[in-house]
Amino acid sequence: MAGVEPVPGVAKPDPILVVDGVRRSFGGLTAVDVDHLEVQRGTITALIGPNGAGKSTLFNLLTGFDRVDAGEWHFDGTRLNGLGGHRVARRGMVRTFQLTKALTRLTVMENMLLAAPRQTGERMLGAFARPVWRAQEAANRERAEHLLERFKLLAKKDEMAGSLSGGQRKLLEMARALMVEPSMIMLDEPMAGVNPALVQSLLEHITALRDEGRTVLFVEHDMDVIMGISDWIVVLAEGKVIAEGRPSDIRADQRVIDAYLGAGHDDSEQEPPTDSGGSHE
Ligand SMILES: Nc1ncnc2c1ncn2[C@@H]1O[C@H](COP(=O)(O)OP(=O)(O)OP(=O)(O)O)[C@@H](O)[C@H]1O
Repeated sequence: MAGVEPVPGVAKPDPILVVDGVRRSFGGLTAVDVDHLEVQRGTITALIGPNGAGKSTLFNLLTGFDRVDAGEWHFDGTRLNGLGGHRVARRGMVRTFQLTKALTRLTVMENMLLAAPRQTGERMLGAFARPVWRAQEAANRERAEHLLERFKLLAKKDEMAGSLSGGQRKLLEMARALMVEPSMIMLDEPMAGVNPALVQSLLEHITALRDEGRTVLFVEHDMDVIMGISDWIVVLAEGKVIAEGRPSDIRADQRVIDAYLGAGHDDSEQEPPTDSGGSHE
């Protein structure tokens, strides 16, 4: 990212995701209004902003879980408008979801297998297709075991996902997402509800995703986490990108300080609110 100017909408040398004019309103409220945004391939990019800034809505739009009112976006050169979540994931962009109630009643391994790519034999379960299908299932199971081992969940594979701790659930969410071998992974508040003892391990997993060549885009409130692992930070406020840059740029950006803390804020005071209760930038 050397030489990239820290200004909203700036072009990146090798963007994997390019967003243009993406807008979404709910009634009279404009939740997302992004003129132009590029995410550089192979980086950890944080998407931050105050509550209600539009971060989750933007995630939902880009990954096919909500519909834009206007605009378009390209992933690795392919226009993604109108594609549902499964199709977006098959193209290599996948997001994590908090484990829903239904998923907590399945075992850890069942969760992994449900996240596997659709089986090609699934729709034609004739005797002829069955061996192919079985081979795919075996391959999925093997991949799931490798991932569970990597995320230190293999010993839990037959336990209900609902019995996992907050941090282990976050690890399972990441492991599930990797079942489709994504080139880009989008993490929704990966540190929320995580015991401080597990935070370091989660950070290492996120860094490892980048180091193996994947692009990571994550929404997070914890400023220590954001400043510590991000290569680039994008700041949303009232649906718009109001700033982007390296952690050092963002820390010093008056618009960011204003967006988080409001007018009339005394500089000697607090930092942005977080979930962690720790000290912040
Ligand atoms: N389905 C919906 N129907 C109506 N309003 C919505 C809907 N989803 C989001 N909004 C509104 O859109 C705005 C953006 O919400 P969004 O959840 O995207 O913000 P956020 O930045 O993710 O916030 P937080 O950090 O609190 O999760 C908010 O004002 C929210 O109330």
